[in-house]
Amino acid sequence: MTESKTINAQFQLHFGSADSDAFSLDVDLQIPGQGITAIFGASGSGKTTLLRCIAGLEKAQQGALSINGETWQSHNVFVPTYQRSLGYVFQESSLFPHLSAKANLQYAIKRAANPPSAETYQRIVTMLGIEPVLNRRPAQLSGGERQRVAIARALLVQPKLLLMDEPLASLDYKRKQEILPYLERLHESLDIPVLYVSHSIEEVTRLADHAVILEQGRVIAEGAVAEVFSRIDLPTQTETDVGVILQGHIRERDPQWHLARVEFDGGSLWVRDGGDELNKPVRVRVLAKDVSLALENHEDTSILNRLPVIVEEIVCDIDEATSLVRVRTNETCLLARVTLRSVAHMQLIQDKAVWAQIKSAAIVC
Ligand SMILES: Nc1ncnc2c1ncn2[C@@H]1O[C@H](COP(=O)(O)OP(=O)(O)OP(=O)(O)O)[C@@H](O)[C@H]1O
Repeated sequence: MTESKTINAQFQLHFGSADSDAFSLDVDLQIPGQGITAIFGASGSGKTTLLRCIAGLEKAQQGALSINGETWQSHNVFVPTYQRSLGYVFQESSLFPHLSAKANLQYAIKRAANPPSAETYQRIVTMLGIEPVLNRRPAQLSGGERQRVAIARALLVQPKLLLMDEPLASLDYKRKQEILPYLERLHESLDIPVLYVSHSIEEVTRLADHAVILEQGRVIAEGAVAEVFSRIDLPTQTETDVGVILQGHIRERDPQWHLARVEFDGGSLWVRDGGDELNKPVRVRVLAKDVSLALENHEDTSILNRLPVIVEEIVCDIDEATSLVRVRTNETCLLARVTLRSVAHMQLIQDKAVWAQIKSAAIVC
């Protein structure tokens, strides 16, 4: 990571009196100054407080912050929020209700230190698909449209950093699905780093490149999304959707059975063909409940995907009858949810060679 493309953020902040056990944030982060970094963690872990420190809305007792080489905070510098080149999108859009969407955008542009050219304005409006609703007031927009206008407003000031605090949290499932492709497009076409707070594994796996996991104001994990979300020791794994993300490319398709072969480091998986072009990079989510383990390569099964793997780790699961087994093929990890009885019968131990049978896997983007 070069210094010019890095966000360095160190904050020590304590709410309440020094001797009380009120919340404290204590982070020291070096994250990529490009792409989308997800900030993930339980409610109250300090995600919003971290974003507020970065925005300068909260002044940490001790702090240092530089964004791609530009210092916003150090022992003797504290750039006020209005002088920080950043966009901030909140859970609920904060558009002025008495102004049309267009007037909201113009209001932001007038105050921008670096106003966009007409061409940039058009590009952002088109990218977010808001041209048809520009003359409406916020109350006449759907929740998803309002958020898209809010994102456009944040981008039009041409910030050096975009902060997004659960931008989709107030939307229902359908609206979320509607807006995610716009965010993906934003990811592909923008060169500004985005810090994206979310509780949703789906959003994070579709959008983010990098993830930071907070717990009680501390960073407990940080790294590439695929790596962080395949760790079983982290609270990112929840009861229903414990699993891993594989990054690969579509290499082949079988039109007769509507399947596509995704190749990743360590093997290939056949998944439902979503019509993506060949050689496109994709992410595939494999849930632990869809992976079983066998001692032999059973060819007489309906299970399409079988991979030779090595057992890495076996840990307790959510109930007393099952465990989570982490297996590896080359650099790729999978998680399998296996009953404790099977662990005993198969004599699963670390470094044992077994076969992973993957019942189903889905391309998430
Ligand atoms: N101004 C404040 N004064 C005192 N305590 C605060 C203040 N702001 C936040 N807190 C506390 O700091 C902790 C972290 O809050 P924060 O909003 O950063 O969490 P979060 O991870 O964003 O949570 P959520 O996912 O619920 O939005 C919480 O316990 C909160 O009550």
